[in-house]
Amino acid sequence: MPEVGIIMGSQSDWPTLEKAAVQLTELEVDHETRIVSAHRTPDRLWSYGTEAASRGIKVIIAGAGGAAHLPGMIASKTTLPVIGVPIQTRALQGIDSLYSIVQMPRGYPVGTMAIGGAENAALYAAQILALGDPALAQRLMDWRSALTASIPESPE
Ligand SMILES: Nc1c(C(=O)O)ncn1[C@@H]1O[C@H](COP(=O)(O)O)[C@@H](O)[C@H]1O
Repeated sequence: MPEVGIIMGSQSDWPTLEKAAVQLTELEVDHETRIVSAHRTPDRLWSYGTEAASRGIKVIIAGAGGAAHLPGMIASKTTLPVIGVPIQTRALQGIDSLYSIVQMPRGYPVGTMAIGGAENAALYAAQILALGDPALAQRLMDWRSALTASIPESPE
C-alpha cells in the first residue's frame, strides 16, 4: 500500500517529480503518482485531499509550476504533511513557483523544497516515515554513508 503520494499539476512536471519517485524506489518506500491540478481538475484535487489519509497515504509530495496553488490547496484538505516542490519555469526560472508555494497563511503549512528539489522531497518524506520505521531509518543511514563515501577528497 503506498505511503507517499506524489502529485503534480501537469504531465509536463513529470521529468522533475520522477526524480522523487526514483529516490523513493531506491529507499524501498511504496508510493503512487498522480496528476492533480487545483486549476484544471479541482474535483480530483478535492477527492485526493479528502481520501488520502484514509487510503493509507502518510506524506504527500506536491510539485507545481508558475501559479503553483496545488501544494497549498491540497494542504487545505488534509492534515497529512505536504512537501512542496517548486517546478522550474521558463518565464521566471521557478521563482514564481517557489513564492507561490512557500508563502502559506498560518494554519496550512507546506514544507517547501528548493526549485526542482524533488530528490530532497523524497528524502524528507522518507525521514518522516522513518520516525516509525527503524528499517527505513537504517536504509536512510546507509544511503547517506554511500553518498559520503562517493565524495572524493580532491577535485583532481
Ligand atoms: N501550478 C499548476 C497547477 C496547480 O497549482 O493546480 N496546475 C497546473 N499547474 C502548472 O502549470 C504548469 C504548466 O502546465 P502545462 O505544461 O500542462 O501547460 C505546470 O508546471 C503545472 O504544474
